[in-house]
Amino acid sequence: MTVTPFVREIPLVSIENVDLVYGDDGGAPAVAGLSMKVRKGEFLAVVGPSGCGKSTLMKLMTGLRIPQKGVVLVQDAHVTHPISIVGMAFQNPTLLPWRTTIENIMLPLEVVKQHKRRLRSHRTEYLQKARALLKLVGLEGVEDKYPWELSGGMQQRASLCRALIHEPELLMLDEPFGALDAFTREELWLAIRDIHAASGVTVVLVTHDLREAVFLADRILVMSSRPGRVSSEHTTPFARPRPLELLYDNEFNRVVQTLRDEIIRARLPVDAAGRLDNCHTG
Ligand SMILES: Nc1ncnc2c1ncn2[C@@H]1O[C@H](COP(=O)(O)OP(=O)(O)OP(=O)(O)O)[C@@H](O)[C@H]1O
Repeated sequence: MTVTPFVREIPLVSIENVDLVYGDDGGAPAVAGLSMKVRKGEFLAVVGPSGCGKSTLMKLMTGLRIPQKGVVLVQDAHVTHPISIVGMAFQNPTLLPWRTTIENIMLPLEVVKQHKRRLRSHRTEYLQKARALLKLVGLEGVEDKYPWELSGGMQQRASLCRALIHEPELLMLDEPFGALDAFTREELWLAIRDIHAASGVTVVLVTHDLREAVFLADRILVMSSRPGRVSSEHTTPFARPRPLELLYDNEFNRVVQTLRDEIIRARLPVDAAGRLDNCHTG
C-alpha cells in the first residue's frame, strides 16, 4: 500500500462500527457496521452505488446526524453535535443571489462563532484572504458580481472559496462537480488539486465519477449497497502534481475499471447466504 509522504498516521476522523437509522425509514439502517478513518492531510474519495449512504457518511462526520450505534470521533473527540472545523461544497453551489460573490464567500465568517467576533476587528484581513482564494481558483475580478452574473463553473469555484474561507481542517465535497460540463469539471479538478497541495487541508470527496476519484484522491473507499459499509479500499499510486494527461494512462484506467467492476457487483442482488445471485451474474 502506498502512502503519500505528507500524510501523518493520526486519524482526523474515526468512524467505528456505526449504524444509522433515519427516523422515518421503518427501522431499516441506511448504514450498518460502518467503519473508516480519515488521515490528516489526505485526499479521500468515497464511491459506491446510488443510495449506499455516501451523503449519510458526510452527515455522520460533521455531526449533522448522530448514530444509534457505534462512535464517530473527530480530532479524538466524540461527535455529539454539528462541528465547526468543516467546510462543505455540494453539487448545487447555493450562493445567495442578493449577495455579491465576495459577500457570499465571507458568509461562514458571519455564522461560525469564533470568527464572528474576530470579523469585526479584522475585516480587511479576511477580505484579503477571500481575494487570495478567488485568485487561487481563477476568479480574479468577479468579487463584486452577483451569482446570477456568473457561469455554473464560476459559481462552483466561488462556493469552494466559501467552503475554505474559515480555514477548515476538513473540506467535505459532495458531488461538487456533478452538474458541470466535462471541460469545466476538469478545470475544477485542477483547482481543487492545487488547493489541497497549497493548504494541506484534509479532503473527503463523495462522487459518482470514478475518474474524478482516481485523479484527485490518495485513497478511495468503495461502499457496499444499502445498508452501507466500506467494502474495499484502494490507494492511487500516481505521483503529484497530477496532470490531466494522467486520464489517458493505462494504469489509471485499470484502477477506474477495477472500481467500476466492484460497484457493478455491489449493485447486484445477493442471496440469503450473502452470495451473488447467479441469475444476474450470468
Ligand atoms: N432524511 C432521510 N430520511 C429517510 N431516509 C433517508 C434520508 N436521507 C437518506 N435516506 C436514505 O438513506 C439511504 C442512504 O442515502 P444517502 O443519501 O446517504 O445515499 P447516497 O449514497 O449519498 O446516494 P446517492 O449516490 O444517490 O446520492 C438511501 O436509501 C436514502 O433513501
